[in-house]
Amino acid sequence: MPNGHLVSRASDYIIYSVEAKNIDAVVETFGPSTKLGAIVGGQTSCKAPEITAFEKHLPKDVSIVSCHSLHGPGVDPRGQPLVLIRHRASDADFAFVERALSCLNSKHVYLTRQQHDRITADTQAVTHAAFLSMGAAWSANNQFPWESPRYIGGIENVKINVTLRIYANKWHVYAGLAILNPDAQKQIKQYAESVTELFKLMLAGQREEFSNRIHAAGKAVFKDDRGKDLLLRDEVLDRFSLGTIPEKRLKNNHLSLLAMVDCWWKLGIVPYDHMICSTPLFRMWLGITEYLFRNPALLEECIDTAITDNTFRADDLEFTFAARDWSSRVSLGHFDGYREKFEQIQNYFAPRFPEATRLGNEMIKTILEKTRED
Ligand SMILES: O=C(O)C(=O)C[C@]1(C(=O)O)C=C[C@@H](O)C=C1
Repeated sequence: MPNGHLVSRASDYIIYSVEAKNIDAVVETFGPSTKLGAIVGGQTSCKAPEITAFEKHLPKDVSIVSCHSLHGPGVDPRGQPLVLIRHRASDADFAFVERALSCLNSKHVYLTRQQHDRITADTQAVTHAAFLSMGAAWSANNQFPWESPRYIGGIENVKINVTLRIYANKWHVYAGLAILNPDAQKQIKQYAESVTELFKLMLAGQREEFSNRIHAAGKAVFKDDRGKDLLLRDEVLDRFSLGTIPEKRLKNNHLSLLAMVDCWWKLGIVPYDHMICSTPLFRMWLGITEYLFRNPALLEECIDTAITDNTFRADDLEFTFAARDWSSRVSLGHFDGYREKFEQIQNYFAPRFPEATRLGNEMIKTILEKTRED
């Protein structure tokens, strides 16, 4: 078709696959040409701007049913959550959308747009903030983490593969859901605060306060009955390394993971409550934090390393700067500022994207198959 007007006039079901920041302008242009009685939806990760644009620009006789597949390209959609938002539709129109999307064989999850945005802020936005900060810190230190024995094997592989997976994508996927979702800003800010406060305690060598805070956070998030079976295991994760596994694993204080649990605790978020809407990245992120917090010896080693081992300070300093910088760029709401930082780091890591994406897809597939069996 030469343009969107002709598509809109001829179609019974239209899905706008448009960046969140442009959705209003695009629906304003083509929405009025929608066929009488058609069904319209969108696929963005943040529903507030999308539904607002539909309400504003679509004719009143048009049904609105939006959707959101909670995974990226390269993931098998079978069994993955697919959120359906019945905003304005008859039973027959909604049934039509469900039938059309049933070819994906995903698990349909029914939410309002508000529920959707709240949950995705908890699951996606803060997860991305952590991995984006890791990439920013490695690049600021002029480091390729797979070349350092410190970042190889086990949960370090997840950090690297997921970070590279995110930076290999388009910046607007992450910018849109962080900047346009008001709940997301609050959580990214808390994550940056948790990182900063923990880092200050580490610098001051305040072992008791640091340790008490980590244990209190861990207790709140990983209550006895939750996550009994570790989602992830070393043997599985070791297979997905971009570098050679060293004979003796080097200790890491895992500031990024400690801060995540601290952030969930401060915000009263129980990540397990959101499994129904979890993305592969969120499951891996929760998987590695759970791995750390459900292993008392490893957690103690991590606390000890945080207080006594100075060799990590440069990495942790850059990580703290990075978490704060991402948070302020999101709070300022400037897409250009977000894009500039994202693309600069993207260029730095770009030569390794093909291999990292292949490994990342394999890793996700293996882990998803494993968690499905369980
Ligand atoms: O790469 C993946 O598999 C993802 O999970 C991608 C991801 C995410 O990063 O959370 C990105 C955007 C979509 O809204 C859903 C999922």
